[in-house]
Amino acid sequence: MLGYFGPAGTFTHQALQTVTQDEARPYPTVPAALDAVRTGEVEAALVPIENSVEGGVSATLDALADGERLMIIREVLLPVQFGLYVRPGTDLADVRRVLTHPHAAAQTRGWLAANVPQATVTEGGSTAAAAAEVANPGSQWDAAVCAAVAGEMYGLVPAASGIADNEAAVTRFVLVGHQGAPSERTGADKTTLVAYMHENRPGALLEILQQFSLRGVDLCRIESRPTKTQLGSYCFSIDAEGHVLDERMGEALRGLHRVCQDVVFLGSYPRADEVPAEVPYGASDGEYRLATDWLGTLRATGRD
Ligand SMILES: O=C(O)C(=O)C[C@]1(C(=O)O)C=C[C@@H](O)C=C1
Repeated sequence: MLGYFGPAGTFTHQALQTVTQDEARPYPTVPAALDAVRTGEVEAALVPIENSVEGGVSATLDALADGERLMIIREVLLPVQFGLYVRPGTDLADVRRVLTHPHAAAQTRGWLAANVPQATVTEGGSTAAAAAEVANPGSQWDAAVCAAVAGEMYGLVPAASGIADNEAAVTRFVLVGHQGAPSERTGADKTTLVAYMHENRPGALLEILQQFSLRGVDLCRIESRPTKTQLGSYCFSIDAEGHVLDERMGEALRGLHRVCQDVVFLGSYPRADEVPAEVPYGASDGEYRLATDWLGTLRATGRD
C-alpha cells in the first residue's frame, strides 16, 4: 500500500493517480506520510518537494534530511491550477476568510489581493483539507484555494477559476521508500542529497559546487536549509543530473565525502521528463574508465 499527503483531492493525490489507480492511504502532513514509511505502515509515500513558482517544500526537505534514512524512488510532475471554492450561495464579494496550503497561497497571492482585497488568507494543512473545512456549514472560513477536483469532491462551487498568478506552474512530487539499492539507471536520472559542511568558513559552498562542476555534473536544484543546531548553521539540499552509478557522479560524491562533514544520499531515480543527461567532453563513463586504466598501468609499470 502507498501513502500520500492528503486528504483525497490534494495535488499530491492527483499526482499519485497519474502513476497508480491502486488504493492508497492519505496522511494529513508530509512528516506523517514519511513516518508511515519509516514504521512500515505503507511501502512508500508520495509527497510534494518543489514548485516551479514557490521553490522547495521545506516540510519535505527537512523530513527527508532528518530521522531514519529514506530514499526517493521516482519523481512525478503535475501542472497545478487553482480555483477559489465556496459553499453554494456564497458570492465573491462575501468572501472574507480564505483557507489554503502555504504554497497555494503563495501562488495565488496577486489574484487574491486584486480580486478579494477584503479577505484575509490563512495558511495550513493542504488545499484539499481546506476545501473539506470550508464545506462544513458552520465553518469560520468562506473559501478555499484548491484544485477543481478538491472543490467538487467536497461539494463546493467555484467563485472563480484559473486564479494562479502563473498559469504555467508545475509541482514536482517524489515517491519515497525505504533505504535500499537505488532505482535502475536509465540515462535520464537525478540524484538527491544533502551536504553538511564541516564549519562555516569562506569558500565552503564553492568547494561543494566545485565537486560537481569539475566532473561535468549539472545541478537542477540547490537550497540552503537550517541544520537547526544554531542560528546561521546551514546544510545544502541538492538535486544533481545523473545517477550514482555514473562515473562522474561517483567521483563528485567521493569529492563531497572528502570535503563535507556529512553527505546524506537520498536516491538516484529516473527523471519524470525523461530528458537524458548532457555529458560534457571528457566526463563519460568510457572516458573515466580509460583514465582509471591509464593510471593503473602507470602506477604498476611506470609506462603511460
Ligand atoms: O495541498 C496540496 O494539495 C498539495 O498537494 C501540496 C502542494 C505543495 O506543497 O506545493 C502541492 C501543489 C501546489 O503547489 C500546492 C500545494
